Amino acid sequence: MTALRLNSLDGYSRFDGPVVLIIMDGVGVGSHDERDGVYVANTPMLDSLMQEPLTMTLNAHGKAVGLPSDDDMGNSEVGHNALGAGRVFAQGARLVNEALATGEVFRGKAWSELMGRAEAGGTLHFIGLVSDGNVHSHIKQLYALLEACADQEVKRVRVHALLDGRDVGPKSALDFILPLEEKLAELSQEGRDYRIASGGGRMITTMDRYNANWDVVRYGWNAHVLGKGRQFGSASEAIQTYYNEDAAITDQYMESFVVVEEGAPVGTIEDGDGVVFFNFRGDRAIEISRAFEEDDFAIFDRVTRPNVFYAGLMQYDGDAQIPKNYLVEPPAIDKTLSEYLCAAGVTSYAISETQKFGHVTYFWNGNRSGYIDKDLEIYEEVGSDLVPFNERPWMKAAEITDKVITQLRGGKAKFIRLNFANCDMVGHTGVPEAIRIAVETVDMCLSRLLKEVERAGGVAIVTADHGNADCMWTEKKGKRTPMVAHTLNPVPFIVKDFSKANVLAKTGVEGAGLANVAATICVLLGFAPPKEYEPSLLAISKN
Ligand SMILES: O=C(O)[C@@H](CO)OP(=O)(O)O
Ligand SMILES: [Mn+2]
Ligand SMILES: [Mn+2]
Repeated sequence: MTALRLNSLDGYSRFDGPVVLIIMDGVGVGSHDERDGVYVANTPMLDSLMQEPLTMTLNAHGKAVGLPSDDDMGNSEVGHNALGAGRVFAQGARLVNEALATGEVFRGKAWSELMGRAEAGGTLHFIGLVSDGNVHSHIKQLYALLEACADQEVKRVRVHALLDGRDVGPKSALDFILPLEEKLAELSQEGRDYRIASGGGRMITTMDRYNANWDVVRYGWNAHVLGKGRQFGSASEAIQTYYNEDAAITDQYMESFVVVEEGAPVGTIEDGDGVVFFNFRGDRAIEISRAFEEDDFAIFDRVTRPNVFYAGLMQYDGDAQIPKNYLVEPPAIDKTLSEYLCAAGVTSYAISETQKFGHVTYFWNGNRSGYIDKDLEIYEEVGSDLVPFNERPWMKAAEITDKVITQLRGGKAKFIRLNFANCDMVGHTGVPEAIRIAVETVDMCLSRLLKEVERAGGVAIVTADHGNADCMWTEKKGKRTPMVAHTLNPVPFIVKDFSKANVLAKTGVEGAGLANVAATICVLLGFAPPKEYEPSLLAISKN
């Protein structure tokens, strides 16, 4: 990509940075009542910023971020993809639906390899998140794959069911597992044998991300592959037992389980089997894919590594080619802002804590891992805590802030981006007292950062990738249920120009969304945005 530097006469800044983009993960603009955790928290900084003349809100869900419909909440992947690439791409959720509808999934090489394994007597295993959350997976897509197996006379299928409770109701596992068990029983005719073999809550089993806690993957491997874990007669029995034993437990934190019959696991993964990881989103799919695929794997002891054909529903990392085989082509996200700025020689700094580190690097760069230009970029990760986030809602926000301040005072970066994980990670726990502290933590860090951006004579942009903390519960007949998922709410978009080099005005883009931010950053850094980008939200009216 070639970058075009323009001067203020053309309506672009002559100002030379730093531009600091602050992403408050999970901060939407909510209903401004007692269930809105952003509203009820004490946030003097955010409150005053929301009154600024350049402040607006952006769409961060549904079609505005490439999801199938406007009933789909936003999420970090699609949000950061849109922020970092300046355009809306049809995302995994949509691409898989389309590939299933046209039958393209079943015409590819990966599917025929799987069928080959089944014909040769192997079992087909489907591992993934069983819910209709549509952030990492959709149960309808699993059903379509299972039905195709039955149509093609696959004799033996095993599902390894990860329980959600994070993108859907916190205790909704049986709403998905009971119908799935029924479906599998229905398909188990004419010599077919389909069942759930293992599973567990997604935060305990298999779906770790960004190397935060590989034990999660090890528990998953043990349950799915080796058949080791707490034993039950069925998945629904496991869930019901966990509910009975601990009234406070929610689905995402359920211990791994193994379904057994006469004391033996019903579906370990063996040589000659086929395995599909049926999540479409990558961050929490990469580690388990590595455990299946890598020859020299030393992160935990796999005990045995069966010789299987492993495929992802998508490829989760295009650069590192993880996994090698996949059923649906991922979105081809090109011309990212990082590529553009690197081509222009702009130095940058990206930072978050482990839980969101890949969000400002891998998702930001269109699901590519690694640097675009190591000479121009610094990526920094602050290690996340391993305690439940509602027990330490301040997380690593202060440490991230410290490091950005160091960068602002002594670093060379012209473009700085950071993600505060608090409001999202604590929002997912649904604990109001903790959410309040998370929001207030971010507000305090925001104050410190803005002071420093002012000192540096830079521009601060404050926004979010989607909502979460802005809705803490739903209420029916006076009974409150924690709302742990993301919301459909818009997110704030705030610009504070301390450079005094520009006079900024809104461009009045209609229906503005996250995809408009990249062009805005270009303009603020003095570059003409790539022509493919969605238009800038701000224009420079005079110097
Ligand atoms: O935790 C996650 O994986 C998702 C919710 O499923 O959250 P986010 O998109 O904010 O990363
Ligand atoms: Mn997020
Ligand atoms: Mn989230």
